[in-house]
Formats: sequence, structure tokens, C-alpha cells
Amino acid sequence: MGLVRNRVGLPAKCDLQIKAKREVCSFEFHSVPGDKSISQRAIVLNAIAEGQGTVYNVLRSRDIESCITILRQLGVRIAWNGDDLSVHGKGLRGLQAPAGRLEVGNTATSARLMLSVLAGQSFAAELGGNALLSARPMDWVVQPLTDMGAVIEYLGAKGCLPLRIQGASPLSPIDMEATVFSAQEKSALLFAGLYAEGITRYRQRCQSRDHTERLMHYFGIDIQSDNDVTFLKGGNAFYAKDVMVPGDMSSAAFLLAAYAIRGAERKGSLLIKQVGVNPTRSGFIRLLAEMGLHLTLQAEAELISGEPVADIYCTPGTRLSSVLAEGNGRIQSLIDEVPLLAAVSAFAEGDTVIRDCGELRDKDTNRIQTTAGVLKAFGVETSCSEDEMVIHGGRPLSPATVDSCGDHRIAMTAAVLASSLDEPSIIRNCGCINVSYPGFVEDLSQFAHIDVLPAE
Ligand SMILES: O=C(O)C1=C[C@@H](OP(=O)(O)O)[C@@H](O)[C@H](O)C1
Ligand SMILES: C=C(OP(=O)(O)O)C(=O)O
Repeated sequence: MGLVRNRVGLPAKCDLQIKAKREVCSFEFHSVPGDKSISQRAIVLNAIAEGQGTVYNVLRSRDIESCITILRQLGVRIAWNGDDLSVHGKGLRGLQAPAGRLEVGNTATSARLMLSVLAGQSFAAELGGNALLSARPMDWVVQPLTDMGAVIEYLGAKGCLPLRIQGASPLSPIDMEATVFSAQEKSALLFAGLYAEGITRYRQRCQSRDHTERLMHYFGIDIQSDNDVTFLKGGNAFYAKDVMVPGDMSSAAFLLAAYAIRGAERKGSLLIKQVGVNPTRSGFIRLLAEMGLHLTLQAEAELISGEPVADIYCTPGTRLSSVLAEGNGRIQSLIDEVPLLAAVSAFAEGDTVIRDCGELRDKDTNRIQTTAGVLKAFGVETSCSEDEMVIHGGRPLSPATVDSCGDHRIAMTAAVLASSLDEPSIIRNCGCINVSYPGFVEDLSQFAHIDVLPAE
């Protein structure tokens, strides 16, 4: 069945009532929305480049709108044409001082990338975020930027947004060891390195998503990686480029999960076209295959910006079995899919153990806790510690009423669980889904009957 897209998204305040749809056997998605990480990096890089670049297949979501809004406040001309975005770069130091505070909404990626860009300007600016983002740590980006010469003052809680940043021109290059397992720390340092005269070095603790390195290389920036160390020679202008954004693996994952948990009735196939399959992002599909789902990649290709894409094709396979997911690199390759992995594990025979996932405590919510809360509501037993989750799978689930706590990945994970049950469940507080996947309800409707209700 083809898909009629509706990218308008959900009302800001709404609940979803969801129950399984049993009549459809095969599922086909001609695309999923553009990758959120790559969309933000491509927009920001073009905004500080010389000339005009078009970013094709940009994710049209709330996080991306926040990124665009603050770039416009800094004087960047940006125009939509369908799902493509034309960005008129201002050059590394051509941004203008904003009239008021830059409000970055919910997105930590844009907050951390933009802190680095602001660190290289000759003016001061204030950066703020919504309540969830204001509880997330910024100190591990603030410290290196301060070492490079920016002056940063917290305006609320120490270590968090809002803050005031006075840039310095040029920044001093530094040699930094990772302090966290985070592609955002790495990317922030590399963006700051563009403003430093000389070579900035970053040693990551394990391989994290490498979209920044691939894009900077494509933009002609002098960047090289040698094992865990990335070197960037800064101080030079670079030119805007057209970028094609692949489908977001982190969004495709919800459709894969909805299919994988359909049990005895999983007769037909599932096809999702044009998904980004960068190995640093595809840990979830590797684990689904390990759990017993028959999954193949077809029509593999590479986009001009160096990102691999493929069509993902699945057939039912055997009953799902439990897995052990551990190791920092492996967890990084599915960091945003951990809540969903836990949900799928509820349908697998035996105990699934997810280790080394302590970083989830610093996402939109403490996702170890919020995931366990959702699973418990659906009748799934879990045990959790600071950096580990154990899911006792293979027992029947019961319908539930749960709250997303404003976290888009938690809302969608709960919706996927609800899509497997014949009796309706209610997922409260679902407007947050617009953060990353405005067409989610339309897409999940292939698997489930979904009613959008006004928030209670
Ligand atoms: O670099 C990025 O675009 C992202 C990296 C991850 O965060 P960390 O790098 O902090 O792990 C991920 O959770 C986030 O959704 C997007
Ligand atoms: C945590 C996420 O994004 P960010 O860190 O950019 O807010 C996410 O998309 O799940």
C-alpha cells in the first residue's frame, strides 16, 4: 500500500488512542522523513559557508524549524521549496548580532552546534531552550569553547541553558579528549575548530555517528580522521554545497519495530525506501536481524555527501529471541533507538540485556526511567540501573494509558507497543512527536487504528 504524506504534524497538545489494525499484510513506505542529525548539520554548515546551497529532503520538523529560526535571527536568508531548503551563507564571520535571545526549543544538537558557531563571532548572544532542553547538560561543550577563548556565562542553573556567550575571533585551536560518549560533543568541537587558526584535534572515546566528518569532508574542509582522532585545520572560508539528506534511520526504526512485533500475523513483507544506513547509525537493524527478523538491504547507493542509503526489506523470520546489547560503540550506533529496542524485546523470548546506556539519562527525559515506566504500564517487567536495562520478554502485554513526559521518542515507542494490541491504549502528551517525525501517525496507521484526541 502506498503512502499519502501529511507533514502537517499533530496539534501541539494532543493524545493518541491506538489499537492494532489486522487487515493489512504487506507494508510499503516510499520514504521516511529526512535525517534529523544530517539536516541540522547541512543547514548550519551552509549558513556559515560562502554562497548559496540547497539542502534536499530536509526533515520538516519542530527541531529543524528551531534551527532555522535562530539562523534567520542571525541574518541568514533561508527559504523552503517543498522539502528542500535554500540557504544563503553569510561566511564564517558574517552573522549579525541577534535582536533578542535565540530560542533553540527542544534540540540539543542545534544548541551545541550553534554554541560553537557563536563562539567564533565577534558579538555576544543569549541562547535559551525549552524546559526539557534547559535540564540537559551544556557544560561539556561550554568548557572546551571557553578553553578556545569564548566567554560564557550561565544565566540560570549552572551547566545548562540559558546562557550568554561572547565570541572571540579567532578562537585558539585545542587538543581535546572526549569527556562523554557523544557525537554532539565531537561535532561541537569540530564546528568550533572552523573558527580556530591552526589544527584542532578531538579524540573520541568510541566511534559515534560521523555525519559531521563526512559532511565537512564533502564541503572541502581540511578534516582527517586517524583511528579515534579527528584533525581539523580551521581559519579558512569554504563554499556552500547542495546536500541530499537520506531518510532518517531513527524514524524508520519505529516502522521496523511495529512490523517486527506483529507475531503470528506477520505474513507479509515490509519495504522502507531510501533510508540512511551509515554504519554508525544502523545498530538497531543489526540487532533486529540478530533477534530473528529477516532483513536485507536493497538498492544500496551513496549520496553525493558521502552518506550510504538503501531500501530496507523485511520478511517475518522466526519468533523473536532476546539479545545482549553492550559496548559503547554498539550502543552509540542505536542510542536514540534504545527505548524502542527495549519495547521490541518485550516480544522476544527470554531476557534482553542492554548495557552501557547511561547516556540516556541526559536525553529529553531520563530515557532509562521513562522507557521502564512505559513498559511497566503495558505489563512488561524490567529491571534497571544507572546504565543498564533488563527486559523480561515473551509474556502477553496489556493495553495501557501512559504519558510521554514530553519526549518524542517515548511517545512513539509507546505508540508502537499500542499498535500490537487489539484493545485500545491511550498515549498522552503526543504533540512532542512533531520534534522529529510529524508524519508518524500517518505512517503508523498502516499498522494501527489511531485517533488523535484533544489533550485531557
Ligand atoms: O549528533 C547528533 O545529531 C545526535 C547525537 C546523539 O546525541 P549524543 O551525541 O549526545 O549522544 C543523539 O542522541 C541525538 O539525537 C542526535
Ligand atoms: C535526543 C535527541 O535529539 P537532541 O539531542 O538533538 O535533542 C533525539 O532526537 O532523540
